[in-house]
Amino acid sequence: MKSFNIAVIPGDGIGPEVVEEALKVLAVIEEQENVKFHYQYGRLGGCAIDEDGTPLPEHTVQISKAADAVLLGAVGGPKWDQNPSHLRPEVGILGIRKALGLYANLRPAITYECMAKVSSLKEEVVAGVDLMVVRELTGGIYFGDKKRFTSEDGKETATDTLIYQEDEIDRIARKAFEIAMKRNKRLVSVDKANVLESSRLWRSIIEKVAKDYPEVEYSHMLVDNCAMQLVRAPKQFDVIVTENMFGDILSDEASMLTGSIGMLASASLSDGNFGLYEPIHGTAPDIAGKGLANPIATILSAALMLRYSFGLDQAAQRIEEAVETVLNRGVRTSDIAEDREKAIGTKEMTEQILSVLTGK
Ligand SMILES: NC(=O)C1=CN([C@@H]2O[C@H](COP(=O)(O)OP(=O)(O)OC[C@H]3O[C@@H](n4cnc5c(N)ncnc54)[C@H](O)[C@@H]3O)[C@@H](O)[C@H]2O)C=CC1
Ligand SMILES: CC(C)CC(=O)C(=O)O
Ligand SMILES: [Mg+2]
Repeated sequence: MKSFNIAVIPGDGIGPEVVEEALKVLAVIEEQENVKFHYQYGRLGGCAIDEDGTPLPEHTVQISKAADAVLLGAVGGPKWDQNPSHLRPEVGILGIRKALGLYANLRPAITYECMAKVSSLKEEVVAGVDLMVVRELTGGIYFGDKKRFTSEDGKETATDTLIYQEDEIDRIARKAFEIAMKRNKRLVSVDKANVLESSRLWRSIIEKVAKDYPEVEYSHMLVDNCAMQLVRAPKQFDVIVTENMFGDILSDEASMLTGSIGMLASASLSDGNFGLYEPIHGTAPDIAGKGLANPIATILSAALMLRYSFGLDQAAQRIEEAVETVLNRGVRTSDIAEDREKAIGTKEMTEQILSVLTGK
């Protein structure tokens, strides 16, 4: 029997609530595929600050490195917002991405047919959206030097450095072109090359890499225009490749094309099969502990894990189809409900998905 090691990092807020649901789905897949998943649990973010005195305990890095894949909830919350910068939960998530070399963050945004009317945008604008944001994940302004100081004229001052080296851009560009080759062979590279030197370097590397993928129709777009185009005419996009912060922002925006941020899964990859899988959303402090969170983003992240890290493509597809079937039946958590009175909770949504998956 094949077996896989999974590091499970529930995190904070709704993180543990949605990870618990994804694990229920994986338990069904174990039976159906005759495979075994071995779990090791680690702390990250706020809960790790409280328990271990650091947002990124060494134990969590070790179990993640030893695993075939990592399943993560989300980290952070108001409890730790006033902490000094090295003791913030977000240092944990950035640190683990860096420690595991996860430079490519894939964020697919697909609007299921029955969900087009749920989006805050017009149905005809979002129906049929199927795009992939490929976000550079271990470079850029989130990782550059940060400083806080009093300047010579006595003013409180802060700086964040946006730094990219050519090889960092080259590898994410190749990843994105490869993905475009397997999709509709259209790629838009998003930058701010009219202002930022780092974007001008980005653009020149994209141009070079594009020569190796002559079949891919590619173009450049400035990030402010892209933010607008995503809500004006999102179906023009197939693959979007962009740097870390732009990708973070644009993918939250893209999630609303699908109905809710609670729908968007992600895979963070390096060069091999190893990956970290997490919903794109955060810890949702406003609904944490209430049993209201939509578990679909995390369940679909587990499906991506089966596909990209374990090669269990059919199992991944069955999960995706089960999610779509449940949505087609009108089953809704409150974030995607047209009628909130009829919305169900986190666990009930999973039960519905499990029922389709098992046929029971
Ligand atoms: N990867 C990670 O660990 C991330 C962590 N965060 C952290 O999360 C905390 C909260 O950040 P926010 O800006 O509020 O973003 P958020 O994504 O946690 O929440 C934004 C809004 O979306 C809703 N929402 C998010 N996920 C949902 C789900 N599964 N079902 C239903 N509704 C959902 C929330 O209720 C909230 O109204 C912060 O500490 C932030 O740093 C934010 C993004 C990613
Ligand atoms: C919490 C941040 C560091 C990251 C983020 O918002 C994201 O990866 O989506
Ligand atoms: Mg984000």
